[in-house]
Amino acid sequence: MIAREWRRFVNRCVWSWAGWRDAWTHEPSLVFWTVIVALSSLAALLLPLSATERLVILPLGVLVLAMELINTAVERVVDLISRDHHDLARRAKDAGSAAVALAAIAGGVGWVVILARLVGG
Ligand SMILES: Nc1ncnc2c1ncn2[C@@H]1O[C@H](COP(=O)(O)OP(=O)(O)OP(=O)(O)O)[C@@H](O)[C@H]1O
Repeated sequence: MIAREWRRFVNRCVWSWAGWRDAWTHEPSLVFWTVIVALSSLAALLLPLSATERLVILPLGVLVLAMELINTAVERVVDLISRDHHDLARRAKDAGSAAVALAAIAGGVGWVVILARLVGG
């Protein structure tokens, strides 16, 4: 029982890593967001932020990357079903794109509020 669950857990780790590597190789937008999130995380660690502020910025960065991976999954499933131009395909892909945008906006708003506090003293 424990051995089987452990094997499943290890498999999930292997498949997740494969998924990340594949998306990294084929999705320039994932590379773009990873660079942005790395810079944002570095700034959050270097600037004099409170623990709460870091607890907002750091997970929001991870959320952006998670949304980008889900968006990639949606795009691939849509392309697998058909590469024909279709209104539903457009709406599915646009919804995935909007999910990434919303997470990024949440991170941006977090930074605006924190920077306003830093500049305001
Ligand atoms: N089969 C389709 N039918 C209709 N519109 C489509 C179709 N495929 C893509 N689109 C439109 O083109 C946009 C970009 O789709 P594409 O698959 O090229 O994503 P992408 O450029 O890889 O996006 P991202 O940068 O978010 O990864 C979609 O959001 C959608 O509006």
